[in-house]
Amino acid sequence: MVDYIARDGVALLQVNNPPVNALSHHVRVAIEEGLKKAGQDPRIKSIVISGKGSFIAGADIKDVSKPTILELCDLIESSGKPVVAAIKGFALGGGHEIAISCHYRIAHEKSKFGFPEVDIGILPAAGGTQRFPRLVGLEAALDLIPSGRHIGAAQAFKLGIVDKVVRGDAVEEAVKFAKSIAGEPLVDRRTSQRPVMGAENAFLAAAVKLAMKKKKGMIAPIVCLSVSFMGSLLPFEQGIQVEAAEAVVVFTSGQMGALQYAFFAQRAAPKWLLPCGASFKTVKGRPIRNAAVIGAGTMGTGITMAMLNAGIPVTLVEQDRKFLDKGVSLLKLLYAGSVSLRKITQDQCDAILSKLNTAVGYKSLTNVDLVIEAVYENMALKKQIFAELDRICPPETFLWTNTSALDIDEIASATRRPDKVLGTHFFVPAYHMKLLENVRGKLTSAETVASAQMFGTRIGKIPVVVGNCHGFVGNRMLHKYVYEADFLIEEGCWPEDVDMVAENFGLPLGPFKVRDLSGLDIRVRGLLEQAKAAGIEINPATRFLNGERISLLSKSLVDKGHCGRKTGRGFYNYGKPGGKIPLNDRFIKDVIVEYCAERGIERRKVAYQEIEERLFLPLINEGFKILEEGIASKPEDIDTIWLLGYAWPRHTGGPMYYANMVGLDKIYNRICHYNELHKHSAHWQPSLLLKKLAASKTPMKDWMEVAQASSKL
Ligand SMILES: CC/C=C\CC(=O)SCCNC(=O)CCNC(=O)[C@H](O)C(C)(C)COP(=O)(O)OP(=O)(O)OC[C@H]1O[C@@H](n2cnc3c(N)ncnc32)[C@H](O)[C@@H]1OP(=O)(O)O
Repeated sequence: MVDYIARDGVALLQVNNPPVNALSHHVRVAIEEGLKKAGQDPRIKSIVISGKGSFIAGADIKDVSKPTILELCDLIESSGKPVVAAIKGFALGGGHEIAISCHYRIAHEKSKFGFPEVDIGILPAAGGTQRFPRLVGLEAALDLIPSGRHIGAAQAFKLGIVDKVVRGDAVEEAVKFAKSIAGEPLVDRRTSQRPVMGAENAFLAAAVKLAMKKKKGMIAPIVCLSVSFMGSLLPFEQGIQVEAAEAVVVFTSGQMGALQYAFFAQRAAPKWLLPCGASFKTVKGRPIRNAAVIGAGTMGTGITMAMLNAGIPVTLVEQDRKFLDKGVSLLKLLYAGSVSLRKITQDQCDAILSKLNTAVGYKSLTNVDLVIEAVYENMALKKQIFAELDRICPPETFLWTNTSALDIDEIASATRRPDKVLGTHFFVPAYHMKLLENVRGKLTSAETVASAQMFGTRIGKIPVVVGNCHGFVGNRMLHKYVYEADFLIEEGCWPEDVDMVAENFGLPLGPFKVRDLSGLDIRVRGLLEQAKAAGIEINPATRFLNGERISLLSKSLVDKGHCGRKTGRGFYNYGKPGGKIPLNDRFIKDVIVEYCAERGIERRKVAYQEIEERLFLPLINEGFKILEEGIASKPEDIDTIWLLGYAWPRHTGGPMYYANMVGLDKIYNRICHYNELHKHSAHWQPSLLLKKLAASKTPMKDWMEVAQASSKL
């Protein structure tokens, strides 16, 4: 776990605990033993701590509740022989704390530093909240500790975290350096003995404001701020006591469990398993050497950029030169923006764009590994495109569709290769959002799924395999939340009441602000298409569609020209078309009141608890139905989709984890309560799986066993 190599008076302690050299209990014990051994050996004059491959990514997250890294840090710092950290790769969390307890730090130019503890609900409680401000000053500490941000070696050097940045082998350099400083005094090298620079300045208020915005609802960043600040006013030993006392607050808050679950869920989600038993362990994907994207709209250009950024050559295809040119201009504009923001250099931009080809029509697509279709949501059009692609592209080419809800099997039926057809549901903006829902159809092969997952990872996404149904996982659940939001308005709430509850829960924007952003007309169009497909003519009095309650409130607003931000008015008044600040509006309230009066709906005061339950319980209920039907293969997949695709508050773990935390019996009983009251909304019919899990009190890790056993009955 830790190799001890003694050479020319230097003891090299090299942590060897793959994959990330986490500080498990065994590693901590071995480092401690190594330090003691080196301390007692008169031939050893100095010590180097490093990691095999990378430095140390922190505590073993499954083991963070026993913080003996603190003792290790004290042992390192108090060593009578100089200790040098040789840093390659990551020095994170407890690893970073070990590094700043060493007397010197030598880092490779590509190494990274950070305190990601806040993102897993804890503090750098191995003395990090006290040592770090003493090393870099209060301002930088109040920025880096609560943000959890990683910084590179160059910035670490500027801040004084690192003493020397090297291009070559950091360990060799550190050993050489350690030899050169043998016997030198260490008094001013002990971080804990330094005063905090800038402690008199009032950085705290601004830092708290920023943390509350960027880490909304999370306790750990705020606690980190107060502990670091208080510690800067106290002697180190007292600061450590404050740190220890406050660490208990976060360890017992409940957020730690949720955030750590979210960390592992995100890593488990790409590990796919199909109902036939094929999985990431048994089936290999085919690498994508080049690709084409059909459609140069927002989605098509975004997907093209995601692939170009990963170095995949792409041909962007349109049927019309005008649309193609527009798409390419947009794409170039976005890259130019990245250059001006210094996210990439001009040379990198040129290299990326050199991999972009364009074509009008599909004829040139005779030598591509993959085509992703990204035209607007119209089944007939998509089928026509797939039939044509099937004729032109080689038989082994994958044909994937970027749809957010349409039936993958029906699209695949237009081809002679349904095994190679799959849905790639990207989220807007596709070059930025981390989530990719890979939707398998009935006939999609395991090789295609494996290839799509491999592709997703390559373009920097977290790819999650889901089954084929209307809206797949994310949007299918979202629809229920959106329906209930509308019904709440019909029954007596104002848009701002509902949005406030959703935002207090932790979502960045409530459902009506989101609708105003995306455009009310889009939802209305969807509703009208749904009605048309069901052969129903919508009239102002319509309240049911296929026996299900619907709301035409959005239509009433759209009919009055309220399409959202783009027209300056939607559920809020934005002052002008394209305005950004939502204001409550008497006129909109009058429209709502009139809408209700016309339909004989009596408005009432709706309690906070009812708003919260009616927004989130249908969505959770749908999640259990999704598990029951095998559309998702584990709760972690659903939670990852909601965390990454819909900004679900991370400190509650995701909708499934949240349900488990609240208690499935409580969730089930409340769903039954609303089901009694709202018989015309199928989304209130309780999931059978939820009922079983609630009754059996099955732990979350075993939910799928119950789901699978039920599906076999
Ligand atoms: C008292 C408090 C003192 C100290 C507190 C701490 O130190 S808390 C821990 C702080 N550190 C972190 O939070 C780091 C978390 N890890 C990461 O950010 C990334 O893993 C990292 C190091 C940037 C590497 O990223 P990469 O994409 O290369 O790998 P991946 O994330 O997929 O991880 C590979 C596998 O390692 C597991 N893992 C990662 N970090 C930890 C950890 N700290 N503890 C336990 N396990 C960890 C991860 O789950 C992956 O496992 P796998 O089975 O392969 O899915």
